[in-house]
Amino acid sequence: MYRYHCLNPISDIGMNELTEEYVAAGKPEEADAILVRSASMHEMEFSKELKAIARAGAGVNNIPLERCAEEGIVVFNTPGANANGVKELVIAGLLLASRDIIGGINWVQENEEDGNIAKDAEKAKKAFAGCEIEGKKLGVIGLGAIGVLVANAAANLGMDVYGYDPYVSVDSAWRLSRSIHHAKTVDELYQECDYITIHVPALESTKGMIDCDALGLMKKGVVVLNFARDVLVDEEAMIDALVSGQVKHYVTDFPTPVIAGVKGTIVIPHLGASTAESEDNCAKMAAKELRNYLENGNIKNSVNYPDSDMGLRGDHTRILLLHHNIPNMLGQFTKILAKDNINIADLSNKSKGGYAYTMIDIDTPMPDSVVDELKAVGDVLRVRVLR
Ligand SMILES: NC(=O)C1=CN([C@@H]2O[C@H](COP(=O)(O)OP(=O)(O)OC[C@H]3O[C@@H](n4cnc5c(N)ncnc54)[C@H](O)[C@@H]3O)[C@@H](O)[C@H]2O)C=CC1
Ligand SMILES: O=C(O)C(=O)COP(=O)(O)O
Repeated sequence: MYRYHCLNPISDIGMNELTEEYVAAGKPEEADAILVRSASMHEMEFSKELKAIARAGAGVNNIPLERCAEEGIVVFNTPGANANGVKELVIAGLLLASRDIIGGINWVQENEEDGNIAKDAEKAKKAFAGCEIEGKKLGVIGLGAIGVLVANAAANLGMDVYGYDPYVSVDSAWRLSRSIHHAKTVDELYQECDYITIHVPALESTKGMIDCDALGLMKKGVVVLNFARDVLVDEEAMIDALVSGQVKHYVTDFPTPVIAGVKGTIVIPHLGASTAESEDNCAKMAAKELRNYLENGNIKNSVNYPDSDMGLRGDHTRILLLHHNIPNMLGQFTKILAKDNINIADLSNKSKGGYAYTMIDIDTPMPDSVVDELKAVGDVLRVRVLR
């Protein structure tokens, strides 16, 4: 029996992936696994019961990844599962910034009692005229799951698209339309483009990347779109750029007290992934990741531990060791098992940064004292045994 706790509402389609083996825990402290969307977990203390956290979504800046790794808690996300939802809202953002659709709709609402509204609209509409996006240059910073979809969709709408991502994955590179220009530096993209959209994670290295200098390099009257995270943009610098006309519109999915209501902004209440399809996709993927880890020890799509897959556990006892990535850990584990004449049927040892994960299938019985010995090895962060 496993216990889970949801910190945000998670789609039923995903929850239905959890079998009768799973029960809801009233409190996070009682759970083996936590499902979360954007709730911040930085202030939370984690209980010894907690084995895994699944972020039903992409961004994991709401989770203390390093602390979780140190406590032997595997954190998952759901790469690409909500990318189409975000892509479609970015396209809407491009259009909202180009045509005064919002101003026009507001005018109609303000004049809804006007018996002559049809005629008056024909006179009023010149105030809401805009431009088309076809033929304009779009810069896409970050060519991951979302950036690639945005770049390809914009190219299909006739935009001239520039992409920048110094760490682009082979998979993303294959999916990117051949018509996308490769910007070798981000400055080149800033200088060329009429619209700039960012799709990078919030990391120490990306925080504040759209600052006064970046804005200064952009074309006058540029439109900046941010559907990634508020902290990527220096909001005070953005306000100055909006006031001076350097930036025509700032379209963002992240309301903050600083930016909400500023003239020239189009602020959306974090709706990028709020579609039935994205919510279902994310929840389903998150639940499957948790089940595979809790029941088989397999890790797929973790952001703080390496991926590792030894298939279904079957009849074997499976020992799972989460530990620091340092020399001679495997040697110590196998020595402990050999001492008790325990036969290893299969073994996997994978690492990611400072952390490593060892899975061992054994086909001889194992006394509890061996588990205690494994736990006592220095730099072992957690031991789980599935039998
Ligand atoms: N508005 C919303 O509701 C949503 C927002 N997001 C945000 O969008 C971000 C991106 O999502 P995905 O595309 O799914 O992630 P992803 O991990 O597939 O792609 C991120 C890309 O950014 C690139 N990158 C990292 N640092 C960079 C840098 N300094 N310059 C250029 N490229 C850089 C990486 O190489 C990677 O290709 C998430 O981390 C999250 O913060 C994601 C989903 C929904
Ligand atoms: O997946 C992401 O990174 C998002 O920003 C979506 O957040 P949400 O699940 O809608 O709270």
